Amino acid sequence: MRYSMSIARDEVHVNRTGWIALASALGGAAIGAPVIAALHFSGRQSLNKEMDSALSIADEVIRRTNEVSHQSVSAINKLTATPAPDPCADEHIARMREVAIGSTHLRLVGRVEGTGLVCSSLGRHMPPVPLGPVEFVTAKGARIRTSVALPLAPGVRFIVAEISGYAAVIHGSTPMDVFLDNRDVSISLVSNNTGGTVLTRGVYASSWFRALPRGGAAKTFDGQYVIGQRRSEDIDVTAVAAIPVRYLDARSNELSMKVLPVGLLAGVSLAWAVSVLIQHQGSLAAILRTSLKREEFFLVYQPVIDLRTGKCIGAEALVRWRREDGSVLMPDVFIPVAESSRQIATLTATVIDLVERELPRLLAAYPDLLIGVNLGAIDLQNKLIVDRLALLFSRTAIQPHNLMLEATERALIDFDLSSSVIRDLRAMGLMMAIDDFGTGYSSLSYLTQLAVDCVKIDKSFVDTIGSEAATSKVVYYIIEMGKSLDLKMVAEGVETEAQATFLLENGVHYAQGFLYGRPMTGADLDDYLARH
Ligand SMILES: Nc1nc2c(ncn2[C@@H]2O[C@H](COP(=O)(O)O[C@H]3[C@@H](O)[C@H](n4cnc5c(=O)[nH]c(N)nc54)O[C@@H]3COP(=O)(O)O)[C@@H](O)[C@H]2O)c(=O)[nH]1
Repeated sequence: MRYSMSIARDEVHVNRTGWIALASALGGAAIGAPVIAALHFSGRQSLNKEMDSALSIADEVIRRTNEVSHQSVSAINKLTATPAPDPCADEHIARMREVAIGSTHLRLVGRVEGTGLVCSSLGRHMPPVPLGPVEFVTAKGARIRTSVALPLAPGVRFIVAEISGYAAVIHGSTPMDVFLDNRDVSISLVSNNTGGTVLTRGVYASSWFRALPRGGAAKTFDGQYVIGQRRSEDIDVTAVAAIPVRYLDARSNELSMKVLPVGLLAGVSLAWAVSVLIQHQGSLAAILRTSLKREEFFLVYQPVIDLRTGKCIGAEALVRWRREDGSVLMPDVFIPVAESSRQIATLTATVIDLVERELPRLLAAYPDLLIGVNLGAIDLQNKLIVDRLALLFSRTAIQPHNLMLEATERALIDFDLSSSVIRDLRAMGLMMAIDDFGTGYSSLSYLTQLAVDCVKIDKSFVDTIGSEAATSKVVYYIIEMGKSLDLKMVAEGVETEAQATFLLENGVHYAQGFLYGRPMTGADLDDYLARH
């Protein structure tokens, strides 16, 4: 009685502070995470939108550039279609006028001789209008000048494309004349051959340029500008549009204002769900405490078989919780709660009470029966378990050699504390087994220092027997380790004859699993023993 009461006081304190800390941490995370996610989402969305916007501006520049190029080529083709002995004759100038009027982008078309425009759709030019040097020649042979001043429009710069002695003249801003929504977006047309700018409006940094395949596009962000670019299919130029970062920030802030309430709402909902879950866990711990007092627990036993003889040598005691409504809860559900709420020692004490009540009857018929009892980590850190078992042996026919205490590798993690308890238990003649062997922290040195008697090979390794899984080799190493330390080995979760044969052939002598029997009541184990 003293045993469980001293633990109960501890539990109350640890639980309350533990739950409050856990609830605060999870509640904070539950609200914070969706809000951060919302802000991250709005940042990414804004960047994507701004990149799309930059690319659509570059697309429009390329569309207009292609259009201008096609109109120039087609106008000049019309002029060269019929040979003109005197290209500046009145009828040919009239023809130039017709061609210029028929085009939406061309300001004029004319005849070039040397570097001067000698006549055009406007008439004869005496003296010729100087066009200046050709800046570059396109792959199709067009000779391009990008900043030509014409006396008829002072202060305006024109682009002149010269092909076969004829010039198509367009306003210098035509390719860049795209809708920018009053934003100071920088636009450039860059030559793919030289990497230099053909036309620029605003600023341009050569680092923005990416060499692209014909018709290709790219979207980037250099920290200062969001950049979109498109290479023309037809001519050797790439349009680059660069939007300053301040527009991105403004878009992001605007979007944040819209998504933040959604994030907050999601956060609050999540926090509420977390609090319900925590309350449920908390309440399960509270119900468990009451149920331990009400003795709502019972044991089932799963047979352990000697593979060499097929005889049952004992069983593992497994606890079950029968609720008031008759439903039965499995240990996977309540053992973790018992451990986290520090009630596992009380539960172990209950299991030992049940063993004390049920085992003597079985031992009367089978005095060498070996029953495995599971311990939690806390049990191994406290000498109370040694006292409780000493009491059990003193007042029943149960002998130390009838019990094997099973502890998981995880339960041994505090080696200094657990090794001293294990030594005391072994000194009393009890056998110790490492449960779920291979899944946890055991090192060879732990196993030798603790001088355990038995390892229970975890079901996950038994499952791999006969499979091609990468882990299937591990079972060999585990068996070899057990053999080299001269430990008894019990394979857990044996479900097939093939597994049993493999285990026996490899020197594992004991097994438990559905192949031999599911966990059963004490009365059923009695019958089972009579048959095996
Ligand atoms: N500290 C304590 N832990 C306990 C106690 N009783 C049980 N447990 C631990 O709970 C875990 C789940 O146990 P349980 O639901 O009882 O499942 C056991 C077997 O039913 C199951 N098993 C056995 N053979 C097979 C099989 O062939 N196939 C299959 N699918 N399952 C099988 O394995 C469980 C036994 O595992 P182990 O203990 O590792 O041998 C479990 O971790 C229990 O240890 C308790 O009183 N105290």
